[in-house]
Amino acid sequence: MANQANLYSFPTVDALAPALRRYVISCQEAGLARHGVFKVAVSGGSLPKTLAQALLAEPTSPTDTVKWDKWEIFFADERAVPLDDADSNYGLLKTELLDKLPVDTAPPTVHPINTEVLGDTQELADQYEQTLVRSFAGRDSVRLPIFDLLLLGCGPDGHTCSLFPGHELLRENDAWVAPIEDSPKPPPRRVTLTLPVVTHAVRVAFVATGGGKKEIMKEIFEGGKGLPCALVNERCGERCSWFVDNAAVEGVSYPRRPFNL
Ligand SMILES: O=C1O[C@H](COP(=O)(O)O)[C@@H](O)[C@H](O)[C@H]1O
Repeated sequence: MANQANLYSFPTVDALAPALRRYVISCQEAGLARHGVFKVAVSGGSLPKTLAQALLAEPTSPTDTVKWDKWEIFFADERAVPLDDADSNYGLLKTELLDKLPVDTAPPTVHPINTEVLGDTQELADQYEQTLVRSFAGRDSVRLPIFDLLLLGCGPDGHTCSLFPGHELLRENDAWVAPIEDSPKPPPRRVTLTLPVVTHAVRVAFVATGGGKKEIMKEIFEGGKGLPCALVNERCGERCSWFVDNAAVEGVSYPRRPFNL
């Protein structure tokens, strides 16, 4: 099991959430120790709800603290829609999590896409890449941005971010952020972090829950077949951790790790 992705399975989402919280806080503390901020990118889909359950819970000890004002939040992928559109990943995170922070919370810094250029996905991606360049100290000095943590979902087809199985974007080696006009899952027009950026992060965590994921989880963990989620596993090894409920990995032959943070 040396240098393989960690698979942490829990009986229910209620049991998963406190573990995810401990994991995120440990990544936060590592990021703060390294550079005084916590740079994290998040997905849309089912992730924000579970993340909110984890992060909005009452602290259980003095060290169990989400230091929101130190967070810089980016989007692992985003749909080319207004921020208040039902398809917006920013809008989802806002509704599920950001709007529910206690009123006296010093807020995180959040980096949405520039909706003034929604009509041009290349420009949308380029501008989001420039947002990363500014935050990560300039493209000339940094080959790739290094996120402290990526919090990702896994689609029922094995996609993650807006990187879809068999899509040419999986071969993108230069851009940090890329446009996609033909996403097989609606809406078709999106921007996404590219695979080299995803797999360069200090830590990558997937959250996948529910029986609807078990067929694709079998493919990812037993075969891979070049599926985007499997590529992340292969390239990140033990830097990658999966937080799943038992329903999502029923019948999957892959060793579960005990979660003991
Ligand atoms: O379209 C997307 O789907 C994936 C997976 O969503 P889920 O609902 O199956 O968890 C998500 O991670 C991505 O951010 C989103 O744009």
